Amino acid sequence: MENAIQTTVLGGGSFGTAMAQVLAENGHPVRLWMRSAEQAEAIRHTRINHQYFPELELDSLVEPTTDMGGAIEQAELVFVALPSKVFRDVIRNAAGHFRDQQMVVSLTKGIERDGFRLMSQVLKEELPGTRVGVLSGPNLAGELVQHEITASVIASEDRELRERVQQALGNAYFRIYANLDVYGVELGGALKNIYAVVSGLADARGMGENTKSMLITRSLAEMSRFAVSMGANPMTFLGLAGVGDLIVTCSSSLSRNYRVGYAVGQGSTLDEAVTELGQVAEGVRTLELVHEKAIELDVYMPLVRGLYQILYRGASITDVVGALMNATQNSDVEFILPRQGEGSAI
Ligand SMILES: NC(=O)C1=CN([C@@H]2O[C@H](COP(=O)(O)OP(=O)(O)OC[C@H]3O[C@@H](n4cnc5c(N)ncnc54)[C@H](O)[C@@H]3O)[C@@H](O)[C@H]2O)C=CC1
Ligand SMILES: O=C(CO)COP(=O)(O)O
Repeated sequence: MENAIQTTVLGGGSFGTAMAQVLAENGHPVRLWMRSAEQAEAIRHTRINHQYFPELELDSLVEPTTDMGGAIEQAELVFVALPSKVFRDVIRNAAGHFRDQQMVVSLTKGIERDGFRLMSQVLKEELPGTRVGVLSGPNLAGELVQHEITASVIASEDRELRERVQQALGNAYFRIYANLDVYGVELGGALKNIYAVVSGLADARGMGENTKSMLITRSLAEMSRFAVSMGANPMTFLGLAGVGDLIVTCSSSLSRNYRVGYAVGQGSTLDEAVTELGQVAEGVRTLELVHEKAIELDVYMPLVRGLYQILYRGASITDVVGALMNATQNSDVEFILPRQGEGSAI
């Protein structure tokens, strides 16, 4: 295709495979890098990634590979769809293959334990000289590959990168908006996973529609309040990468975070729920990190605290819900009012 962009996706899991398919359907050659030679070989022969999308025939422009050096060196645009837990190690090992000014986009919605870093910060540290962006929005992999119409946000300080990503990914079912707030877009994607776990848990206990509306609304307030305390722009949380992604992951059983919450709500232990899922649910780890950070920064996060008590301290769901509904701290104001001389708080 004229104007085809050479692309690479690092990570052959659910989202890496879905994004590779979108790129290929748009006419761009994609090298889909994965660590398992067996898996790459099977996909090459069958054109199916059986572990994640047994029903989906991959476009002929998707080339599965285990040659990371070749995949990176040939690409104009590199997307990274790896769990946050392994993100830095994989990128560090591959660092020698990247070139100056190459465009690298994180698709990962998580936080690094050491130093509470987001993935764009990891990329900037490990790959100085490259141009970095993040993509985030309501993009359940299972719906993307079905061409269900949706949108996403590419955030980067680099205008050319934003435009290239819009060209590469945009199509009749996927609209890509640009944003300059890299930190806010990325933080929104990571935080909403926590509330998807809460929502799954509540759904398993038979929550009503009023309850769901309350939960999502208060989740948005809580994540925005935290983001403001971390220096992000609260307006970003009213967009696709904030409330947009929050709504979809809190509402859909296609969300792995929601599914973990649902399983715990039905009586599984956290370990059982995660093992049964067999894919990454970033919210479980993010919860621990945000819980700790909220204490450090003295940010009021009752939902985070409640979920942490249930998942990591063995508290009963009934007790936590009772405590949340009877809380006195801030219970008389919907928005936490800014103290004299401070900026807005939500
Ligand atoms: N699945 C989805 O709908 C979406 C996922 N994301 C984000 O994308 C990131 C990746 O998620 P998924 O692809 O869905 O997870 P997944 O669990 O489906 O796949 C993760 C992939 O990473 C691979 N992997 C794990 N450790 C590795 C290592 N050390 N070296 C190389 N490969 C390794 C696994 O083999 C697997 O193929 C997460 O941060 C997630 O939040 C973002 C948007 C949508
Ligand atoms: O981020 C997602 C959709 O936008 C996917 O959420 P899960 O990781 O919970 O499946």
